[in-house]
Amino acid sequence: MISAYTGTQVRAAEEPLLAAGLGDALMQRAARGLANAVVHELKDSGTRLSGARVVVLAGKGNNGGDGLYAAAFLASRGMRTTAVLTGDAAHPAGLAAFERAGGRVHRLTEAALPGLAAEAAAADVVIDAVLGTGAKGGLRGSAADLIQAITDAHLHGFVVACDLPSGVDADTGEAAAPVLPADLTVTFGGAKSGLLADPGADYAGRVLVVPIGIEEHLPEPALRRLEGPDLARLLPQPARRAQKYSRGVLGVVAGSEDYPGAAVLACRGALAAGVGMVRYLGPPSVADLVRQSCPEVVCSTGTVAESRVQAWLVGSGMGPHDHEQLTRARDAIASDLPVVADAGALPALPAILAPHVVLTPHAGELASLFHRLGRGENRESVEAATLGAVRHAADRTGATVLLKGATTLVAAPWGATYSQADGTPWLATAGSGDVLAGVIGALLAQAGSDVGRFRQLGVEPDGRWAAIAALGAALHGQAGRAASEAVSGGPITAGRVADALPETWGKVSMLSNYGAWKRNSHSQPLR
Ligand SMILES: NC(=O)C1=CN([C@@H]2O[C@H](COP(=O)(O)OP(=O)(O)OC[C@H]3O[C@@H](n4cnc5c(N)ncnc54)[C@H](O)[C@@H]3O)[C@@H](O)[C@H]2O)[C@@H](O)CC1
Ligand SMILES: Nc1ncnc2c1ncn2[C@@H]1O[C@H](COP(=O)(O)OP(=O)(O)O)[C@@H](O)[C@H]1O
Ligand SMILES: [K+]
Repeated sequence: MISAYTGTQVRAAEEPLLAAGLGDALMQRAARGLANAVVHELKDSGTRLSGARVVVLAGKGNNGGDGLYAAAFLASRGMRTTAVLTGDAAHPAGLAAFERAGGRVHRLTEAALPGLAAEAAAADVVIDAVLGTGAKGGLRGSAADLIQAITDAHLHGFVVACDLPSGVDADTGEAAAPVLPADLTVTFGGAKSGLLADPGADYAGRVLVVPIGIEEHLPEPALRRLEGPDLARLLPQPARRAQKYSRGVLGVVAGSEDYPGAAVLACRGALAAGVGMVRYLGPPSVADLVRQSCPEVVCSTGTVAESRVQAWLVGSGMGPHDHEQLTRARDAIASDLPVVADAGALPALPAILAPHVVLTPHAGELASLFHRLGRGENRESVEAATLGAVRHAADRTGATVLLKGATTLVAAPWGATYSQADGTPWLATAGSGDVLAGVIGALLAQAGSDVGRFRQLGVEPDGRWAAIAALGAALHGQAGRAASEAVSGGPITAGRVADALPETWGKVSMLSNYGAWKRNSHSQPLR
């Protein structure tokens, strides 16, 4: 598992070491890790180290200090290094080390700005060390102008962000323009939660965690990401004497005359995600289509109360006028069984929900949900602050909330938050969300009652719904990637994602013997 922390948590973990006079040692470790990462990137890109052009943009705080020390290491290895000091001061010891190593220093002025931006654009590496965890708001003044000019330019080399891209909020991932998009972010002591939530994740590029010796002082993470071995341990496996009912039955209330395909795709997602049986409830015409596409599904036009299942999936492909289906959806949500509530069910939710109800909105649907709760939001405002939005939605409704996107976030009410980024942009295709709902429904039906398995992994009973939803997002994302790889990275349809699920499941479950459940992982690229 990858654990991520707020800037405040990391700074608190640094405190005991700073108090012991180890501040400079921490900075040296951070800077060394940053310099090593730059060297690796240069080697990977086939650039000769000697004479490589490095421009470090250094702010006046410790983030700038890290950048200057790192640039000093690089200068001592024969690289041509330039520091652009963006503030009215610079970290004194870092600047002195940089100058001793032979680096050139420029102070940022209005007059020098175009020339310095051009020099950065022509460099082999630009290190963004303007702002780190001590930032208050975004870049301002000439530093903002410089970053904007570099962002607008055609860059010759690559960008490495020091700790986090300047202008990205370390805690939330919110970004105050301008932000220079990084190819790699080298972050110190622990991943910052803002690097694992969009839009911050988008600006961060790949993320590398460099341990600096504060790790034992870190608290419970603010954000978690399940990795291969974690997924393998969470995947339900059928017992030797399992029968279809003990494996879990999922009831599906989805599809409508207008969107019958959603019912099919949800059923296909569920069937491919290991459920014992799927019972479909819906209009006869949709049931006919489901039967034809998935003969394994047991279809009926009955009620929720008449159906014996272990979990429900409600809402995919349902509109506001599908009264019979909406009644079923409401009954399922009131049933005390685990439920995944998607799309058309989201406007029909009761005011108070429980953690075993998993909502799966995309940003637009979450904005509409906020509207109904009296909070003015739109798709753009949710997309600009995904972590805050998903946390607020879970705490306010009492449900587990999964916010779909390039990075999918899952929040347990008043509990853990997960960030999964396993997919491919090709997953942004019609019906992909219906398959995801099917996968999560299938996992709820199979794993919902397995409290012990989750406890073993340190997940409390009420938090297991979020872990299941994160597992579903990861499987769905990886299946999407596998489906695209099967066509040499080409486009996929939602049906292909469902088809890729069983093999993805098999490959993931093979990882269960690999490695131990790790509370923290360090020095590890996050993607
Ligand atoms: N505390 C430590 O010992 C360590 C800190 N480290 C580095 O230190 C960073 C945090 O350093 P700081 O606390 O000095 O903070 P930063 O370097 O992030 O920035 C603080 C400085 O920038 C100014 N500032 C804040 N917001 C601004 C804005 N919007 N526009 C312009 N200027 C702004 C502040 O007045 C202050 O001078 C981390 O991100 C990390 O890179 C690492 O070296 C590891 C050890
Ligand atoms: N850019 C992206 N990169 C990776 N995954 C994405 C991206 N955009 C969307 N997805 C994923 O694709 C799915 C789309 O679901 P949704 O928006 O409900 O589509 P639909 O309503 O058409 O089924 C979600 O799982 C989402 O996380
Ligand atoms: K930075």
